[in-house]
Amino acid sequence: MARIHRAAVVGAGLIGTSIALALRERGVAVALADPDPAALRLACELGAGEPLPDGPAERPADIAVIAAPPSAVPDVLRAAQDRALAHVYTDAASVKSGIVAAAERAGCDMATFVPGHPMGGSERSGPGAARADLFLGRSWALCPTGKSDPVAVAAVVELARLCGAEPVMLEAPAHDRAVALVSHAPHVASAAVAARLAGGDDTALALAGQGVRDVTRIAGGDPRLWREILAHNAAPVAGVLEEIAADLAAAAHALRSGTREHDPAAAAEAPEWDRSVVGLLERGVRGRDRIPGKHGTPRTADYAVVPVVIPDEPNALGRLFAAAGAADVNVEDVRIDHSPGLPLGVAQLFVVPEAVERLVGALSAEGWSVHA
Ligand SMILES: NC(=O)C1=CN([C@@H]2O[C@H](COP(=O)(O)OP(=O)(O)OC[C@H]3O[C@@H](n4cnc5c(N)ncnc54)[C@H](O)[C@@H]3O)[C@@H](O)[C@H]2O)C=CC1
Ligand SMILES: O=C(O)C(=O)Cc1ccc(O)cc1
Repeated sequence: MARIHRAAVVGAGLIGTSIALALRERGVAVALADPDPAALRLACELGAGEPLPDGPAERPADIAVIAAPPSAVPDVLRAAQDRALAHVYTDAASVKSGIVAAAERAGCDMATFVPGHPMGGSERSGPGAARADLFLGRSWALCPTGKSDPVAVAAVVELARLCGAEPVMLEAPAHDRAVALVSHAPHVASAAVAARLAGGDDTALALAGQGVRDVTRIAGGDPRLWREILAHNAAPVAGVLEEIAADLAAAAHALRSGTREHDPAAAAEAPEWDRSVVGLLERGVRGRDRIPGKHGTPRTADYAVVPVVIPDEPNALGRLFAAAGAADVNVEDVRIDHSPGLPLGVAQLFVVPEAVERLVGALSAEGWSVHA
């Protein structure tokens, strides 16, 4: 069984720094490299590791993680292997088939390389957005090629577990089709909704609630990174987008036919409506229900929600979580809604249904305004 004591992380952005922070928490020594000196300095200042010295490695690390943009990965891998940076190599890029093929073409040693993709992330970039718990409870796709050495595979499985993630083995083409469905096409769809807002008037935008924020959060991702991801996974993403576009076009067509009939209630009874609008909404509920929760735990929708008013003052959330902890209630998830211009917000605490009564009692006794 592999044992990771020393790691090198090349690319100290959001993902590299988050992996490094998670490893540091587990006592692993981390050396970091990044061509951007400001990113490297910040990652080191955040406690993610020490700068990796230039030149041939004195002693190879147990594992090197390449967390650079997808198109940089093959050359960075080749250079790292040429200087014997580590015994085992993996990457974090969001696409896999093209990178494996390019790594082969670049003459990389494919025995020590196990392609990977941690399925935690964020719409933010850079080490400043990094978090040690970014991968906690997430899956981590591993796509060993036929040439990957089993010892190298074991080391990358250990890396994923050290970061709190669950390794999932699959072949690179299957990976790319899967992430087209669950990550890449959703990103483009989110961007399409968000792009409508760019031309929206201020009054409309002032009415924006949580729904539109949820649907557009990922659209905030770095367009340069997403351009690369989409270019590397173009055909599978195009396939999913065509299906989404067909659903949207059918729904729009049915809605239009309703407006022509001047009788919205009657139009909503029409078979086309049932199929294209109601049918789509129902399929949407079914699709969403299939998204698993962390580590197979219930989805957020299966928890009870306890709304608590929080004053906009220092450490209000800290006090709220401490009160929940003192009542021995595990807050599984939290969402914070702020109304613009109001000095108050509402924290939605997601807890198992059995804990609601205890939590409400404890918070109310401490003077919190609870609205369960
Ligand atoms: N953003 C996300 O949520 C996720 C991203 N990924 C993948 O992780 C990788 C890194 O993405 P992020 O950390 O989000 O991007 P980022 O922009 O936060 O960080 C990328 C870092 O790589 C550095 N870099 C650029 N060229 C390099 C090179 N030739 N050698 C070494 N470092 C280089 C940049 O200076 C930057 O600090 C990408 O391949 C991406 O597809 C994977 C999972 C989630
Ligand atoms: O922001 C989120 O919730 C994400 O899921 C981000 C993300 C972006 C790219 C990936 O390859 C994997 C995950």
